[in-house]
Amino acid sequence: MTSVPVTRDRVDRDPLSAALRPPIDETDEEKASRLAEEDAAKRVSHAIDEAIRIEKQQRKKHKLVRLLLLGQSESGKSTTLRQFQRLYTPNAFREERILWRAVIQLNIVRSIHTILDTLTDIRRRDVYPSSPYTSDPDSDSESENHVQLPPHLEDLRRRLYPLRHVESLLISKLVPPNEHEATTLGYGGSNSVNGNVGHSWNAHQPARPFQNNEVFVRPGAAWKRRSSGRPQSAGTTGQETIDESQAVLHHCRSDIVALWNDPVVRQILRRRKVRLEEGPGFAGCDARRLNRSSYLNDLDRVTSIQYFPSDDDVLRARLKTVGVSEYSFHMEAGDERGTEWRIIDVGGSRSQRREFSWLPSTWVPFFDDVNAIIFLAPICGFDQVLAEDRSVNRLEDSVLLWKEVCSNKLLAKVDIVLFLNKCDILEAKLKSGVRLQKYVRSFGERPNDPEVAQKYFRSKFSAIHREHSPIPRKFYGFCTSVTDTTTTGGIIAAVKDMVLREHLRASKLL
Ligand SMILES: Nc1nc2c(ncn2[C@@H]2O[C@H](COP(=O)(O)OP(=O)(O)OP(=O)(O)O)[C@@H](O)[C@H]2O)c(=O)[nH]1
Ligand SMILES: [Mg+2]
Repeated sequence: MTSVPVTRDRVDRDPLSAALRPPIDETDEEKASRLAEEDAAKRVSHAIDEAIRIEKQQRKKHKLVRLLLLGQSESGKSTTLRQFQRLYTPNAFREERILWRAVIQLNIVRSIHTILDTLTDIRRRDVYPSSPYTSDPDSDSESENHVQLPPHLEDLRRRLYPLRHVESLLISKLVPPNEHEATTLGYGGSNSVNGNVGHSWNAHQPARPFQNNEVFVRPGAAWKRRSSGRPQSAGTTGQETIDESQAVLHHCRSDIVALWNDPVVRQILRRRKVRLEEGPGFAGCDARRLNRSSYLNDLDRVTSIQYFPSDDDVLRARLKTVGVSEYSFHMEAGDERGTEWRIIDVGGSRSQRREFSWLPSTWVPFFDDVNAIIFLAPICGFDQVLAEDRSVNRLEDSVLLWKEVCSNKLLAKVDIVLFLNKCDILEAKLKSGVRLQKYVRSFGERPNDPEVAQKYFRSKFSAIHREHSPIPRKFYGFCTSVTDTTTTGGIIAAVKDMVLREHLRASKLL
């Protein structure tokens, strides 16, 4: 290859050089001004180059973490999501607390209706109208057919009738008019509070008239806009959004308290195995000491005209999820500030699992790039049945799902974190005398102790993970009560660190 000398002639023929060459007759002043302009242009150009470099660096650094929440309905998926939001986007979480008031009101109203419907059901079965309503309140052998409601409960039932209106009001506030399923009110005979009161496990029990009429929300923020009652911010003090539902609840509060604390009502609920304390609003409640914090045991506060939900109230609220939704947020503070988290929350009921093809291969492409799965198994459900299918034991359903998730070949490389959840209810249940061994035979003669039970369940779930994972992977298992802010904070931080570490390792950045 020969080199061609660059002559003045060649340069002159280069149109670019010709255009950029300073004019031959340039004065000193013109030259100084041209050089100044060129300097300014260079500085701008450098600034642009630097901005591009920084943006590239940031894009390279930008962390996107995708987490999938799985587990049966009422296992605590949406509550776990709310814990992430509370911990890592506290400002946004605080802003939204007022929007949960309508959900909490509905949870309370439905709890009351569960009690009233149970009483109505007993009245219907009353074949001896002249008999005393209860001869021996503590006798479990007494037939319910001999029970007649005492006059004071009849009065309470009548006085609490306005709550039916509040229920319709709240449903129309939270649910769009075309959602027929959610707006069908199941009066008379339903013993569900949003379908999630503890239904006891008895395969031979005849099905009671039961309507699964739980209110649900579809993905998106539409229900929050409806709940706020106005398109803009709902305010932060609660004072500016006094509404009709809260006014009626406030008006009825002494009757609600009287109903909830009535010994005959408690006895009827116990006999009917209607366990409101396992439903919404009772998180962290010790079944033996029902006076600990819960909506129904804190009625003065939650029915006050200026009621503003606390963090705990929001975590205890129950609103069923329908569909699949991805919540995205950026960490607001700390070392991970700016990291984007996308958490996928799915509806866990059986119909949802069928409708959205939870696990078959059609489902996987949607979730295949998740960094980790948090699987929630509510281990307190050993003596309960699914709200949507009363022939299926809750624990058994959880174990089968766990096996299905662990053995899925397409998810073989995804880390799975197990939350053995609702340990607070497990503890209360065992301490109240329910014997685990009666429902889980393999528990054998071990002590009926919550810690022993947790350890036992952990080892069983771990063995399934080991045996059914297509390729060996580490087992991460936690015993949780995700409504408990104190203990869950540490667990979620550990999970977050683990997920980020694995994410970095996978990106070969470690
Ligand atoms: N006591 C107690 N209650 C819990 C716990 N975890 C969740 N809950 C409550 O259980 C109810 C159901 O929890 P969700 O988070 O809505 O359940 P989910 O898995 O999202 O249910 P779906 O949306 O139907 O799939 C809510 O009222 C929660 O407050 C827990 O560890 N202890
Ligand atoms: Mg949910």
